Amino acid sequence: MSLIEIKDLKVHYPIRSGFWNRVTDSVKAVDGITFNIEAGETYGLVGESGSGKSTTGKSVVGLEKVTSGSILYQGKDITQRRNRQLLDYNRDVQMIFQDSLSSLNPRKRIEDIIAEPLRNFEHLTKDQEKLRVLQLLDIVGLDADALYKYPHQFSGGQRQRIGVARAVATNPKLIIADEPVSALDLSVQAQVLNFMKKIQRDFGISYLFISHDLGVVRHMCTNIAIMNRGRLVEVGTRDDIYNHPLHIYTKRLLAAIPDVNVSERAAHRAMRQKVEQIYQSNRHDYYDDTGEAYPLVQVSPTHSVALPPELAHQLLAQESEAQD
Ligand SMILES: Nc1ncnc2c1ncn2[C@@H]1O[C@H](COP(=O)(O)OP(=O)(O)OP(=O)(O)O)[C@@H](O)[C@H]1O
Repeated sequence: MSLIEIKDLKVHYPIRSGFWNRVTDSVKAVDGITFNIEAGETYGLVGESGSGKSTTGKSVVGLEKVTSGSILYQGKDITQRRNRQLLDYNRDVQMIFQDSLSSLNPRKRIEDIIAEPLRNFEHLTKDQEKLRVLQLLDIVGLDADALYKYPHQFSGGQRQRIGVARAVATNPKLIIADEPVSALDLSVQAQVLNFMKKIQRDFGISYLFISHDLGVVRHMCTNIAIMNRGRLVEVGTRDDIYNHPLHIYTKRLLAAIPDVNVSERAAHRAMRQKVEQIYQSNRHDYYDDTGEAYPLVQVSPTHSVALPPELAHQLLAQESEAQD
């Protein structure tokens, strides 16, 4: 049994209009997605802005109402459970947000910010609580004098580490990390990601790692789902997605990874132009008549793509020929 199983999840927001403010349409932010996260793994959910990643993350953590589908945690559907029954789930599943300045209360000291989940879920004495907060600060590499400071007294990277400390306070099993490093400089990104990896190793945590950037998730994730306008267009292992991408949307995301290696810039630019040209001229091959993504078809035990089956297998054959 997987740690968490998301099955045919839909989150539709009603659009109201007219004099009577009636529901006339809906935004299909998440439109029937299915994936599983195993204990101890980092699962990547990647797509452009507006593709529905945050809505997915928020529904998993219980911050967004689910329209239909199920979220099975350790085999039990949490969308069907009442508040009291959700207590364990709320302790076990935590979230790290992108914008640490607005997600950490500016009027609270770090001690109180990190202790908040402990106060909600554990019954510790004052001394036990302080000791635990000090341990958590140590885990994310911050000194004890951070206890009495306020969020604005820290750099972006340090604040993100405080967010990580708060998220791990209750020994969660799953952390939803929504663009946890997007607001940080490259060097600081690496530092925060390393802390996240270390904590994962030490405590056996799973992450749902949400990002718009396939470059960032590359060294974090074992499995990756690519999301496009509320649907999954490709799902696979890291090797499937980075070395054998099939959907044009995945290829565009890969081409958008910024160049680090100066000597490869020209080749990379040519590749980006080629992908863009295929996308512009053959876009209709990859989406149905209404412009929606096709249902996923499995092309290997680990790899699925949202394409008509013949095209999926044809592209797979071309891909393996090119590799030989
Ligand atoms: N509360 C809401 N009411 C109506 N529409 C919403 C609401 N929240 C999100 N949406 C819409 O749902 C779609 C998906 O939004 P979502 O924030 O999940 O995307 P995202 O991939 O996380 O993008 P970003 O990285 O920019 O946050 C967007 O079209 C968005 O405008």
